[in-house]
Amino acid sequence: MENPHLNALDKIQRPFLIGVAGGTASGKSTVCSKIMEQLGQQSVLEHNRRVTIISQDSFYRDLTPEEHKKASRGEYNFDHPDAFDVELMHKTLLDVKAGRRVELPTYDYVAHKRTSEGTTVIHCADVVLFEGILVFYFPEIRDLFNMRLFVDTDPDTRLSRRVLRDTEERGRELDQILNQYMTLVKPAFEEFCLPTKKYADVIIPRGADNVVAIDLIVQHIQELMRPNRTSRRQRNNSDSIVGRPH
Ligand SMILES: Nc1ncnc2c1ncn2[C@@H]1O[C@H](COP(=O)(O)OP(=O)(O)O)[C@@H](O)[C@H]1O
Ligand SMILES: Nc1ccn([C@@H]2O[C@H](COP(=O)(O)O)[C@@H](O)[C@H]2O)c(=O)n1
Repeated sequence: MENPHLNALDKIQRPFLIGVAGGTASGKSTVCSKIMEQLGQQSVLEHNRRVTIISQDSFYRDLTPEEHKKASRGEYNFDHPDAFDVELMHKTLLDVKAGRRVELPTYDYVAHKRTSEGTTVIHCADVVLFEGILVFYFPEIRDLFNMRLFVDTDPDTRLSRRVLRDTEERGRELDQILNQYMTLVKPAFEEFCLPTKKYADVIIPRGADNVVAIDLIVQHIQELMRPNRTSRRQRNNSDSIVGRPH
């Protein structure tokens, strides 16, 4: 007898596009890496990957010389929607959804610009995770996702992680980090990012520490991505993560 749930699942589009939003240093990238790892994809070479991660930070737009001076002083608002090249982001995600290979600019947080050292090629995958502070802000982007996750981590925890990360990895001084956070990052989080939490299908408190939430999401992705030709018994016996040969 036909199983109506299976028929509905069989209609799931590939690639399955997952949006992952949340405040700065909430653990978006870490959550995405854990999802990829649990799907058995972390050690697979990029061109063979069936699960891939794209960062919204790749779509920061080029700055004018004046804006660049402000950025060097920690006074440019990288947390405002206007900081992003929305057109390029939208076109790239449409290409991803159409199963086309895309090239992503590489972003340099120290120089505040896309590097000239080339692009990262993303090949067609079964599951694509798109993470960033404002991935649910733009309606035309938000509407493309098959699943929406919001990583909800305590603001004090986020600030302390950001201080460590920005001093160690992004070449910033403490006073500049704190000034940028208080004057730009925090107000923009409250105005632009936090209100998009309502669009999430799943809210993940404590980010990557929340192993139960991550397990449930992974199980759900695996279930959605099962091939339509196997029986339930075969599916239970299968150890393939995504279950579809390329
Ligand atoms: N659960 C966690 N416990 C400890 N450190 C974490 C945890 N999640 C993330 N971090 C650290 O916090 C920083 C920001 O995490 P990241 O995943 O890059 O956040 P986001 O992508 O939201 O900016 C990184 O240095 C990361 O290693
Ligand atoms: N040149 C830049 C570009 C971005 N930022 C900050 O990065 C944050 C977004 O990245 P997360 O990994 O933290 O989500 C955002 O809050 C920007 O303020 C920057 O400082 N400099």
